[in-house]
Amino acid sequence: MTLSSAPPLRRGSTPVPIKHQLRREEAVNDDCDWTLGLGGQSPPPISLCPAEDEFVSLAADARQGGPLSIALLGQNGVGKSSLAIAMVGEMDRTASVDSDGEGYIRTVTVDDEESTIVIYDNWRQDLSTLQCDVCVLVFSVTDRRSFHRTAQLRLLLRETQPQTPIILVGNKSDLVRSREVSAEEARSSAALFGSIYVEISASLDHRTSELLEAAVRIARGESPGPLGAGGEDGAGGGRRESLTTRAKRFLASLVPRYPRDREKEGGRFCRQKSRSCHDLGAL
Ligand SMILES: Nc1nc2c(ncn2[C@@H]2O[C@H](COP(=O)(O)OP(=O)(O)OP(=O)(O)O)[C@@H](O)[C@H]2O)c(=O)[nH]1
Repeated sequence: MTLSSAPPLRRGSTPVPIKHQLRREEAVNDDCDWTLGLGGQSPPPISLCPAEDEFVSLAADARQGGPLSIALLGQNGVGKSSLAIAMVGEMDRTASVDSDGEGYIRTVTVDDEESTIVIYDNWRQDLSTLQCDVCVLVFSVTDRRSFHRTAQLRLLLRETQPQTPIILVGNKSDLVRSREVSAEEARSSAALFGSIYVEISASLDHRTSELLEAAVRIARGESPGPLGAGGEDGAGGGRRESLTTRAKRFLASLVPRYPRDREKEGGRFCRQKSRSCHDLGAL
């Protein structure tokens, strides 16, 4: 299908190369490409990644003390490849791409312990065959639809492999003005599934190393560290909040807070505020 015959697409957050525009078209027309292979129904119609057997054997190695496997999943164009490259690092990039070009291998030292990791950024087979030590579900904070896709994916993963830990990642946090999903909403969503939420910008390499460290710890079967302890972009993990506390915090974030003494002063506070350009008559 060509771009000209495509139905009108949703607003893209960034200009994307043609290859991504074409893939995004697939994503729009095919709401849930991964579900097709589940529940004994027909297999997925396309298979762009020829490395399934290799991936499965690497994942099996991981469980026997081989490399730790980290799978990046999410809608097209959310930045999985950019994230994979950021996690692998510029220096390792050419050396570490495997023969199929779909997975990146590198060694990392986290908490003074060295681990070999394999990062897969494009799993297009039947999700039920995916075996990894940690799944990173990526969405773009500028694209609500991609956020919904991660919710679908989590349900599918919970069905097929309930034991696999999940990290929810909101990418493109640098595109502040185009944001469609708030950090608060994403944190709450992650907390519902008992996973951590990390907000990053793969392009700016912001928080990608924290994400990598958390993923490695989780893949090792350890706690995620600072991000999972309710840090700036963490949710769930070590510090559990009750639903009521979370709801209060959420409501508090919606209502502007004024210091108590200023509340008492009432009008004076308003007058002070109006000295700005809100009400020029006060001048
Ligand atoms: N502003 C901004 N753009 C980003 C960021 N991460 C990725 N992009 C852009 O988003 C577009 C898609 O990025 P990719 O890494 O190819 O996304 P993908 O999820 O691998 O896409 P597919 O390969 O189609 O599944 C590219 O134009 C990237 O430059 C980010 O953090 N900020």
